[in-house]
Amino acid sequence: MKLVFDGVAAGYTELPAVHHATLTIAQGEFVAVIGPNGSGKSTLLKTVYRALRPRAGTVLLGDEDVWAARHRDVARRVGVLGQDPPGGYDFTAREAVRLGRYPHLGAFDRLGATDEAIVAQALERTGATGIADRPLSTLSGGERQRVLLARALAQRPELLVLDEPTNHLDPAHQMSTLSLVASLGVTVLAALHTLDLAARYATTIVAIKAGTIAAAGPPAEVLTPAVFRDVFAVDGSLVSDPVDGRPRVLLRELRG
Ligand SMILES: Nc1ncnc2c1ncn2[C@@H]1O[C@H](COP(=O)(O)OP(=O)(O)OP(=O)(O)O)[C@@H](O)[C@H]1O
Repeated sequence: MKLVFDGVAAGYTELPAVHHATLTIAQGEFVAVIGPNGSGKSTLLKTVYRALRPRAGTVLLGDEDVWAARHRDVARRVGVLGQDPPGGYDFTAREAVRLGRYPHLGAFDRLGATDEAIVAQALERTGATGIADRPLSTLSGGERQRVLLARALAQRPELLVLDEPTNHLDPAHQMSTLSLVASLGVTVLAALHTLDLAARYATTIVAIKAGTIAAAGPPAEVLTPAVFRDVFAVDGSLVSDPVDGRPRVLLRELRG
C-alpha cells in the first residue's frame, strides 16, 4: 500500500515537532525513519496510525486520507507496533495477538478457526508460541515486543508502522525480526535507532533532524559522512560487510 505525506506538520505544543514532511513511499518499500532523540520520528509515525492528528497537510494511504477514513478501515489496513501494548498488560500474549483480528470481524462476530490459525502463525513467526499463555505483565521487554509484533502481523495489514521494533531485542531477534518484516512484502514504516540495522534491512532511509526530513533515499545515498555528521553529530561511514557483502555502518565519536 502506497503511503504519502503531503506537507505534514504535527506536534504537542504551539511549536510543531514535525514540519513540512513531504514524502512518497511506494507499495512494498521498507522505510527506516532515523534521527536523534526527540527529532520527531514517533511523531511522524503517530500521524499515520491516527494517534496524533496533523495540524497541516495530509497523510494518504493509497488514495485515501487517513484522517478522513473510518477508524475501523484504518485499523484493518495499518498494523502498529507502538511503545505501549494496546489493551494494557492484563492480557495473555495470545489474547493480545487475538486483538489483531478484531478489525476484520463484524460487531457481533467471534474469532473463528481461520482467525485462530492466523494468531497461532503470528506467534510462531515471532518465536512467541512458548510464551503464548503467559500474561504480558510477566514477560521480559523483548518477549513482550515480539508478542506486540505478532499482534500487528495477525492483523494481516497492508502497512506496518513500527516504532523501534528492535528495542529490547537481543541481536539474533533484532535480525530475525527485521528479516521477517522485510519478507512480508507489505509496506513498512519503522523508526529505528540502530543505523546498522537500518542500512541492512531498509530499502529506503528517511533521516529526520529537528522535525524536518533532512534526507531520504536508498541507504547508500542517505548514509553518507555528511548526514552522519549533520544529523547525528558522529563520524560515520557505510562499508561493505567482508563476509556477506551487505552494508554496515561504522560510527565514531565526532572529532574536531
Ligand atoms: N506527548 C508529548 N507531549 C509534549 N511533547 C512531546 C510529546 N511527545 C513528544 N514530544 C516532543 O516532541 C518532540 C519529538 O518527539 P518524538 O517522540 O517524535 O521524537 P523521537 O525522534 O521519536 O525521539 P526518540 O528517539 O527519543 O524516541 C520532542 O521534542 C519531544 O520532547
